[in-house]
Amino acid sequence: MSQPLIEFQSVEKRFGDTVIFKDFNFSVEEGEIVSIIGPSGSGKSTLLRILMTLEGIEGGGVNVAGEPLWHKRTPNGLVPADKKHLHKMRHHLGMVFQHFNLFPHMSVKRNITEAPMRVQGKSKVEAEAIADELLELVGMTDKADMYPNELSGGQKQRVGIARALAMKPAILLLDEITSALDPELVDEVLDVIRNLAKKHSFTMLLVTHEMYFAREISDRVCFFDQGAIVEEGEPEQIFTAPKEERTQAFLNAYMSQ
Ligand SMILES: Nc1ncnc2c1ncn2[C@@H]1O[C@H](COP(=O)(O)OP(=O)(O)OP(=O)(O)O)[C@@H](O)[C@H]1O
Repeated sequence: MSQPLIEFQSVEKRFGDTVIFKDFNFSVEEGEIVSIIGPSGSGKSTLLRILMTLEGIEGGGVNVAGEPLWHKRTPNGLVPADKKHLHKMRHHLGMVFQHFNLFPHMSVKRNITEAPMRVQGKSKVEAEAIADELLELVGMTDKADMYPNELSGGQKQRVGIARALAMKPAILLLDEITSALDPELVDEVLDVIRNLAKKHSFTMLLVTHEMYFAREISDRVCFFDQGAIVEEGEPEQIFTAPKEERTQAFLNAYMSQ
């Protein structure tokens, strides 16, 4: 069997005395689309933040693309990761944020070319060719020279997706990417993700409150409660199981939709 692209092995994560994850195991295979659903405070964002190395862990290990995230392999065995290793590992992952996090002083195109030029050392011509392709993919070609404050929320988020893809990540992490949008703008963003899933078979890990979207797009849905996966399976199995077999946490979240 192929190696998972992401693998959490017996992870422990605490904030002070508060335990978020204890003996937590989770994986995502290449080409898989996995949605994480769960109540507020259940640890969804923390999971993504650990992957982006924005949060450390207190125990266990995380592998990304077959390599330990927090350690580095040396001839003498595993040693704690240094900055260079973390930097390299981070580039396997592209993150799209709830609040877009675009650079306000840069044009749409420059937002997309910045990291490939600065981090990957691509030439302006190369980076702009990538940006042109991605702007077309997200339907923003005609807005290339505009600035973020001239865009709607949906357009900003489409640029956010293009920017994450510009570094050619192995997996896209999506953290409630439609939560800050007016309802009428949600679909244009979800359409971009649908397209990436269907036409490009992209590996994605989504934290979402959009139950109908998770059901439509995912290969697997994981329902989180208090730092643990309490229900997991193919969407049809997860969303159609009889009420008597559901956890209370799932019912609370699902019924509130
Ligand atoms: N930096 C921090 N310091 C202390 N506690 C934190 C920190 N970040 C998160 N937590 C706590 O960890 C728990 C999990 O938070 P997390 O943001 O992962 O939840 P979530 O499932 O993403 O919630 P939401 O749906 O509201 O975004 C919460 O109880 C939160 O208060």
